[in-house]
Amino acid sequence: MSGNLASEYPSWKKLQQLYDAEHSKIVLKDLFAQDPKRFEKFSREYNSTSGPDVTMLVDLSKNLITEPVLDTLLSLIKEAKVEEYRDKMFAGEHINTSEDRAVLHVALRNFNDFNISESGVDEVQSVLNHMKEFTEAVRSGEWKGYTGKTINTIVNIGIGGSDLGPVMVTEALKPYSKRDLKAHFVSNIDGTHIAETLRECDPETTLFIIASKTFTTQETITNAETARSWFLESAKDKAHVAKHFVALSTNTKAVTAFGISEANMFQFWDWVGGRYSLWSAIGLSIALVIGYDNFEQLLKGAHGMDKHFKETPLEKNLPVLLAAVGIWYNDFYGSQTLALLPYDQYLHKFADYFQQGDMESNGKSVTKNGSKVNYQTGPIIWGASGTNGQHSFYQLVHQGTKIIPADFIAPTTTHNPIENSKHHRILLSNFFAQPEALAFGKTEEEVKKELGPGASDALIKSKIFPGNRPSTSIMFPLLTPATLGALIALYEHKIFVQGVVWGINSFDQMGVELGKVLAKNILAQLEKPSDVVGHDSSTTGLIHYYQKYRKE
Ligand SMILES: O=P(O)(O)OC[C@H]1O[C@](O)(CO)[C@@H](O)[C@@H]1O
Repeated sequence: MSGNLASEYPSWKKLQQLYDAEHSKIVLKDLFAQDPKRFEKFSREYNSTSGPDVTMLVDLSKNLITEPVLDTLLSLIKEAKVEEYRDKMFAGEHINTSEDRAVLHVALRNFNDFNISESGVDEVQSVLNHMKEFTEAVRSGEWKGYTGKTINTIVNIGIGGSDLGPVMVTEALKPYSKRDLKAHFVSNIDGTHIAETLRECDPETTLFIIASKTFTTQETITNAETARSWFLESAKDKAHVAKHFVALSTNTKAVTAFGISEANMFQFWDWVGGRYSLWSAIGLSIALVIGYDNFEQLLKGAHGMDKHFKETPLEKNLPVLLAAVGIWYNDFYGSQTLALLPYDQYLHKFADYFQQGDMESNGKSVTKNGSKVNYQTGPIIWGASGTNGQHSFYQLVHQGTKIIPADFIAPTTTHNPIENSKHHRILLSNFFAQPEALAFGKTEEEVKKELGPGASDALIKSKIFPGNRPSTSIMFPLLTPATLGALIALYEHKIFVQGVVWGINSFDQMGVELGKVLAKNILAQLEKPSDVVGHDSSTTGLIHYYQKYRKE
């Protein structure tokens, strides 16, 4: 994050030479045949050294790497001063230079371990205490709605980081949830989202959580106002809003102007980036659903990974290793994407979550110094859970023309061992088989043997799997709150390491602004065709079409 161009580091040049000279010789089938210890060499086991016990296995051996490649990637990470920038982040230095802010999501899950001095850090525990007290009051039924009924439904209204984290985590930790507390998440400005949600809510028993760091986001404020009007249609008296609306925000003024009292506001700070905010007050819906103690386990699991990231040498440091192989594919193999493929239905929102986490962080093309990069930065993140993806896009991953690095993620044990764990054994057999098929493929000889004499050449060719397609496999015993915390933190820090190497600012999001400004301008012109000015003919034509056919 120095702002240097990555391509100017000596190791970058060495990696390019290695790629040019070696990549055609990096053949997984041969590498595994030549080295019976390849798995031992390229896999790492994580065991937390603080907080709850978390263990995780990260197997990098099915990646297109050799020891010289990995060593050079680690040298690149050293040259980019990742360790120095990591320490700056943990010390609260303002490494988000464009916004002059510290980047301290790690302080939200620190529990007084690392010494971090930045204004607001000393308030973290009191907000957690507030969250604990509130969640316990709601979950126990002590918190009553305006007619004296207990709350049985919560609606989190937020978007981006104020939505995706709570959605992903509440889904992932469903086994720990209070099943009689229904949770909805409304994000989209499309009125359908709030309308369909409100149809399932009773104003007497619903709690709205307005989650917005800035409390100015158009979607969230519009949805919150609609929810408030809907609520007041029944409750009538504005005084009742206090029992049914709480806010999670850094903007006290806007929250109170909305009509939510400061007592019902859960604060956080400008050093919490939206896409890193689930650990903050933004996690209130998570704490309500899984209970405060489980929420704390999530934070502690993440802290264990923070400690690992901060204190482990590069060659054993999991976020660093994931970042290293990602750079190798992204910048030397020319891969455009990274697929996140959890073999756990509870993680079905994991890829959605890291779409924002990774793409909003590292989707940049100028360095912190303002130089245009001459290499690829953040990958396109996508994916699906379990075997669903196999019946959808895996065809392209196995036999298409692109190299698609993929992370396979699975628990050894399921929360739902139904049919004597038969489902889980089938699921995991697929989890083991897919990376194997990707890596080793199927040769023409094998296909011929399988088809027997008389098979046409075209049929034979269509059944060949080229193999040598890379993947990383991540396993852990069970998807517990602490394990999930560690897993999320692992990817957060991977993103950090890559951002530092690429010299970009992973913590601003200037790219989301232009569209917002244009939409505001267009909104004021939608009334009549003569108002539509200042656009290209396509945009004008589209708006005119809307004006001709709309029915309101
Ligand atoms: O929490 P807020 O301020 O409503 O912002 C929501 C989201 O909007 C963004 O600023 C842009 O999409 C995200 O970074 C953020 O998570």
